[in-house]
Amino acid sequence: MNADERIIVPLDVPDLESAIALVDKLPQVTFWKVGLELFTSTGPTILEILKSRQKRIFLDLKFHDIPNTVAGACRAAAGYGVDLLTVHATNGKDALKAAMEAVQVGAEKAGTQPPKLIAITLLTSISARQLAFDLKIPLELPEFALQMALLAQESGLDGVVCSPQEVTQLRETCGNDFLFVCPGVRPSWADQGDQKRSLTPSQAIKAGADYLVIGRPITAASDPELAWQKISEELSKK
Ligand SMILES: O=c1ccn([C@@H]2O[C@H](COP(=O)(O)O)[C@@H](O)[C@H]2O)c(=O)[nH]1
Repeated sequence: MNADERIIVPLDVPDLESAIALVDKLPQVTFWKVGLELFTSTGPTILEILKSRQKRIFLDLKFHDIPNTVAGACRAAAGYGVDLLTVHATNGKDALKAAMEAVQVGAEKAGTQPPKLIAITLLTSISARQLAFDLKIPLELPEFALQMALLAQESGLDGVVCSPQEVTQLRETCGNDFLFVCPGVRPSWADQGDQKRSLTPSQAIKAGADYLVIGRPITAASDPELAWQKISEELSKK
């Protein structure tokens, strides 16, 4: 896989028209992420459009509910033939196992390949301070992220979404057959926005990420093509 194919760009836009405009503007992007905003607005139509253009799709709906409900949602989502699908690790083991079974069933019923099912360890917008003081989690942040990754792995999932700041330790423990997808990636010239635990694209790859999710530094740039090119050049320098 070349470096560009490791970049997933989120279509965090409000409607189909804006999504298509962004896809048209960045033909170099091979892997797009559809998240809560766009999927709630357009439903599966956007997935059909991306597939008709031979794009890979990360359906980032971050399901979080009781096992029966998470499994039902995963069964339905797997029928769309997407490449990656997310649930929260904090669903717990019963729901994660049910989700894993459900993606196989949903994909088989639809005659498609099951997506890789990956779990959110801890949102990259949460700082160590917020974890301790707002969420009252009595573990150090890297330890919490590690425990969530291990829970996902023990439940049979394919990988996790984690901050690039934690990926080295998580990979050391979970191994190379587990997928690591890292949002919260910020080139040195970009704003942090609401991301609290970030690294630059080249640092994130060196740390062990399989895929980088990079949104606003590209999509909100005055020249998205130039921003993509700068990131691509940064990644191609060894
Ligand atoms: O922990 C997480 C999980 C998912 N995301 C998603 O990734 C992108 C990041 O976009 P930026 O514009 O690069 O901040 C966004 O769609 C989030 O929903 C995340 O940031 N952190």
